[in-house]
Amino acid sequence: MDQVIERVLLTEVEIQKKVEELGAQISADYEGKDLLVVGILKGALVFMADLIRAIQIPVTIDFMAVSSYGQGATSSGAVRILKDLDRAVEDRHILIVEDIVDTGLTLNYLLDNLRSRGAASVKVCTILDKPNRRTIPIEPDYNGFVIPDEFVVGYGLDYAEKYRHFPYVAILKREVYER
Ligand SMILES: O=P(O)(O)OC[C@H]1O[C@H](OP(=O)(O)OP(=O)(O)O)[C@H](O)[C@@H]1O
Ligand code: HPA
Ligand SMILES: [Mg+2]
Repeated sequence: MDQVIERVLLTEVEIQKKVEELGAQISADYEGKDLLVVGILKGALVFMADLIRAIQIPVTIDFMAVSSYGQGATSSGAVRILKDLDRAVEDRHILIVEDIVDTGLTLNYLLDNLRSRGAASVKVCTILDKPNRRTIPIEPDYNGFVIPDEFVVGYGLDYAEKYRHFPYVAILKREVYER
């Protein structure tokens, strides 16, 4: 076990089972529709790669990179676009893919931003949801796991850009981010 980990919250096997379920649900809901899956970098990278392979209908993909957390464990509040979509999204059905919805600031910004571009619909799929931390009342349309108010890493999630590669989701030891 890695020295920085307090405990594993979700194992690789638990996550993969959930991803299959989400993929099946999304495939059924978007059958016959022109689906554009938009991954939010960098955190969604790992989940996005797994999720699109669990979706059984044709999809196209694109990415945005936004940042509100910078180097730390708390959000600065201001969301910045670091990388925008490659193409226009008018009349497309967009599914935003996130690793986590925490305060809701990032998602609120993304929903406003993408809806203003004339998409046919904009929904959200996240693998993790921390509802206790919400400052903006916003709910994902598809959610993998509701988790407690602990700072987690792995499966794409970082602390100061580290630990994204862990195949599980784990609670970071407090001493790692409070020292
Ligand atoms: O609900 P919120 O409080 O807005 O937090 C959730 C967002 O914060 C993280 O991104 P971050 O800005 O850390 O960028 P990263 O994906 O590159 O780690 C995470 O990937 C979500 O996008
Ligand atoms: O718990 C978290 N871990 C990593 N990044 C995050 N961004 C929002 N919440 C978290
Ligand atoms: Mg981050």
